[in-house]
Amino acid sequence: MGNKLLYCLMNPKYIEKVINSTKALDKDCFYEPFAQMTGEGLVTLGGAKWKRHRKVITPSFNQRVLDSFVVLFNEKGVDLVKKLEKHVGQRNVPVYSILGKMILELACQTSMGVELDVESLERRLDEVLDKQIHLFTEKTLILWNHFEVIWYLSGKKKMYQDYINRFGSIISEVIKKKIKDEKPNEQKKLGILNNYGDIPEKHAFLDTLIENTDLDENEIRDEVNTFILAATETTTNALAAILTMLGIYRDVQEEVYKEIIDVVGVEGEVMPQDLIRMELTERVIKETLRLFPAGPVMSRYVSGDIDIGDNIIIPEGVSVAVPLLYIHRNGEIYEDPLKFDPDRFLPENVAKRPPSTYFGFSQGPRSCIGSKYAMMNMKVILAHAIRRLKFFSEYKSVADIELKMTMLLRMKHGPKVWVEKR
Ligand code: HEM
Repeated sequence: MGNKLLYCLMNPKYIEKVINSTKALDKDCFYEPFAQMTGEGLVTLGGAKWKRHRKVITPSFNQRVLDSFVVLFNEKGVDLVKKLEKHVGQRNVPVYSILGKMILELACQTSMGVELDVESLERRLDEVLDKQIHLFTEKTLILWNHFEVIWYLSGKKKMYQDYINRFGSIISEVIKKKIKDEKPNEQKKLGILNNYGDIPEKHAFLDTLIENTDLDENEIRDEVNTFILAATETTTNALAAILTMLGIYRDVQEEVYKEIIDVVGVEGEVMPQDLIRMELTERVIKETLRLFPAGPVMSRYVSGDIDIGDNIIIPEGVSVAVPLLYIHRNGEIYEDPLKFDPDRFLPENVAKRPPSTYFGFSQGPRSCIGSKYAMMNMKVILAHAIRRLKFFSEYKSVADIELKMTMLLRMKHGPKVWVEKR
């Protein structure tokens, strides 16, 4: 790709060897534009630094911390229903924009513990992120943009840097507000959970990082940038795709509705202990991420020869790409691959497939650190949405949906969803 030698692995047997190898722990040059946006954060770091960060950040995602966020997830669920109700009777509800705003707000609350002036902040962040991601895609996918001189002369290098600086200053502004308002070491309590029994009070990742790690201020800032960027687009796109799938496959939607009523009830908040029982909802999420993974491809830098079997050696110094979308939609792995069928994720069916055939949250040591957070968040939001509203989509099947592939994956013409009250 570009002027770089890249091995694209299609066979799960080979992917398995690479994805779990200690010689493929580093991200390759295709992540550089993302690194420019986030600084030195978990998604793009490599080597010893990545290991250290992963080790110190992992406890920030422990179950108690995640359970403490359920109150916020519930608030967002209630809020989403109110916003969607305003669009009852209207075609093409702006689902990406409604969800994007909500997830960005949530990411800022859980990562930094600050309430935002979301209207103005979101507008500014949204514009900056959109332009940044567009330029990132041009830089990564277009051959000549890999030559720095061309990238520079086109004026896009400067433009890209400007957007990165604007993003950085918006985040710094939020962190400053946080330091001014919260003083984490003195005032750890960011919210009160009245009706959640013994669930701890919310504790933003930023606080946990400041108190419990030896990361310095710049490292913490870069990790906060990373959380916000890694959480926002992925969760927004996943939720939009789930609502679209449920809008097409109405029979599955009714089954999910029954599960929600059974587990959570017609009224009241979703409790952390409910989430484990939302088994069909979890399969719906996994099946949607099979058809619409976070990104079409992920890749690694190979830091030493890797023997992948069958007398094939991947040599040191090249990149390896794993085409997630191709694997997930491969008819030899998933029968009738474009059929939306959550039963594919029943344990007995998962056991029949080779391990490296599903990458919803990736696999191996560099899998998604936010997977549990994302799963809990999406289940709570869906419980509120499906309990109050019925979703419909103009699409008739998965095959109808054109994809827009950048570093991430979206539906080219949006979800085409409309809603009715139950
Ligand atoms: C539906 C939502 C999400 C999906 C589908 C998703 C998917 C993924 C995937 C596929 C990767 C591997 C990327 C690669 O290797 O190129 C990844 C990595 C990562 N994700 Fe997520 N993600 C989601 C939500 C989140 C959230 C909510 C957070 C943070 C709160 C997060 C933080 C990260 C981080 C930090 C990494 C890099 C981990 C490392 O390399 O050590 N993600 N995610």
